[in-house]
Amino acid sequence: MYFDLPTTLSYVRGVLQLDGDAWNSRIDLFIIPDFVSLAECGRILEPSSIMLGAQDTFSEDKGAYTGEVSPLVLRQAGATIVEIGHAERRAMFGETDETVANKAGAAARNGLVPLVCIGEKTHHSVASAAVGAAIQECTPQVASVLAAVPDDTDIILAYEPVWAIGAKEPADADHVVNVTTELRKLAAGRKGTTRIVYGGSAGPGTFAKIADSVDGLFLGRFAHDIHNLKAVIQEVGRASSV
Ligand SMILES: O=C[C@H](O)COP(=O)(O)O
Repeated sequence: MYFDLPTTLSYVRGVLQLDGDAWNSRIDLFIIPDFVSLAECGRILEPSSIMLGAQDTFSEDKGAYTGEVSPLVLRQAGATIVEIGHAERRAMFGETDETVANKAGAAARNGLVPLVCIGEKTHHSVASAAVGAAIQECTPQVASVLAAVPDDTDIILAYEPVWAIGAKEPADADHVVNVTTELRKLAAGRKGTTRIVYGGSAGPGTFAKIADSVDGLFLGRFAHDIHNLKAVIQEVGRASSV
């Protein structure tokens, strides 16, 4: 809800026009606009490989759930990804691990890639304690989702420490590496792909330091400026080609 409708459409057109060498075929880019903008964004992005996502979904496909948004309709409107369980959904709208897992199952049932946000609420000042506490808090968030989707479902886990969202700086690189390395083990042996992206004040310089343990970034405010987005994409391209 940072953008209004004209701003969203203008932004998406701008991303489409980014210089072709801003990213290469090894980088997947997704944009996740609000529900109302989604279908028009899909039409704009149709000629490109940029993926379209929704910011939430309901857990049922059809029925008496006035005001909710069906994963079936999201798929029909052009979404291929759906974000579930953002920290704001969990904190402000009462979403639990069970709610999130049900939504992830609904996304998978409709051929959408669940992009599930996970992360610990608070940050301990002692680094070693912070890692252990984060793993302990995030483990049930991950496990409940893995239990709710078929084993061959491709999923994305967005590790977003809640305290790092909307902050001045991203989480410390060592913290991200240590936590995501452990969380990745929970998905070992799955048939579907499990990609982990980092979010929370991510920007220039973030990816290179954590590239060994994460597959990408989940950019928020920094990406609202297309030139910033292009710079980060180029940086990720450099880091992932070495
Ligand atoms: O949805 C985006 C993430 O919560 C990160 O946002 P941020 O980069 O503005 O902190």
